[in-house]
Amino acid sequence: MKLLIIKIETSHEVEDALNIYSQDVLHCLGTESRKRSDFEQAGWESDSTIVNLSEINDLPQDLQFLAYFDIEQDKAELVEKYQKKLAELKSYGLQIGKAKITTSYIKDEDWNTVWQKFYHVINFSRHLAIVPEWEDYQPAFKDQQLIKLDPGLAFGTGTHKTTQIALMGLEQALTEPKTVCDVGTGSGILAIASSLLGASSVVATDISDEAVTAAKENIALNHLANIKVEKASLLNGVEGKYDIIIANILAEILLELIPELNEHLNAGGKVIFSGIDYTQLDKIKAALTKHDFKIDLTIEHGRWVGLIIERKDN
Ligand SMILES: C[S@@+](CC[C@H](N)C(=O)[O-])C[C@H]1O[C@@H](n2cnc3c(N)ncnc32)[C@H](O)[C@@H]1O
Repeated sequence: MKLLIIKIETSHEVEDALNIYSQDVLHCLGTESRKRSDFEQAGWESDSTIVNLSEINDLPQDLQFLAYFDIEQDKAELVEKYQKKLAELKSYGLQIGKAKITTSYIKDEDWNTVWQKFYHVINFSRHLAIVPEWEDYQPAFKDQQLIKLDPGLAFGTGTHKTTQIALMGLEQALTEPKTVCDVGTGSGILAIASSLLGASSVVATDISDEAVTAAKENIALNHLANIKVEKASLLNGVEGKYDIIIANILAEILLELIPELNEHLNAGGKVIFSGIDYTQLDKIKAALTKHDFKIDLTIEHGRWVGLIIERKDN
């Protein structure tokens, strides 16, 4: 099988926005960013490496953003959607560089190889490391927990800032063995982290079949028996109440989730949000206030914001 590649010559300022747009809205199979700064910095990170930029094939001017799609997708329509998205990002005052879009094809076996070359261990925190299935890793601390992952086609490798914000929120909120509901689980990374950090039980939901499959496979890879995966849109049809509800999804979707929270949150419970672009924060704050929630803690990472939330009367 072949994959369609959309390649955009653009600016690093729009990298996160294009990533989320490609994954969450266009449901691409994967993304890749080639940044000029990464090639330039490779020489500084290790003194024995001399990087001759003139020898690098197809060196990006700033950012080359690549999104991979099923070959069946309408190429012209996708290009048009990206053109519109870039125009929208420009209207927010972001640099979009040349904004040149080209398309090509690649065999998906090649994609797997490329993916495995670039995805490595993330020594995330005192308590957590994210380890690709094909890599070996010796924990930095004896009790550091390892999240083994083959994210496949689902979002949630641990490399994205929004996932990292969510993990930070989880480490902060999971102070005793609590029940957790992970909404929009993707690869299952937050559900797995919850279980490894000591959650008593976890329910993970996602609207996408690929994510449900990937999450189940990753849970099995980590030999965790206390996580249940359900296909659901947000909390629709999900039974029970939870001590922690965590969701790393775009702000527009979090706005739909806020009215559903109260019914599924135990007394004294906490909600962790990530995936909020800072330009959307005011809308989220207003919706939380309207539904009698307050913000306990705000975590910022680049343009992304995460929140730990509780009921006003906690
Ligand atoms: C940004 S990814 C987050 C994945 C993972 N939880 C993480 O933190 O890396 C968002 C996930 O939410 C899922 N999603 C989007 N809309 C949804 C909805 N209405 N209900 C449930 N899941 C949804 C997507 O399929 C995707 O897997």
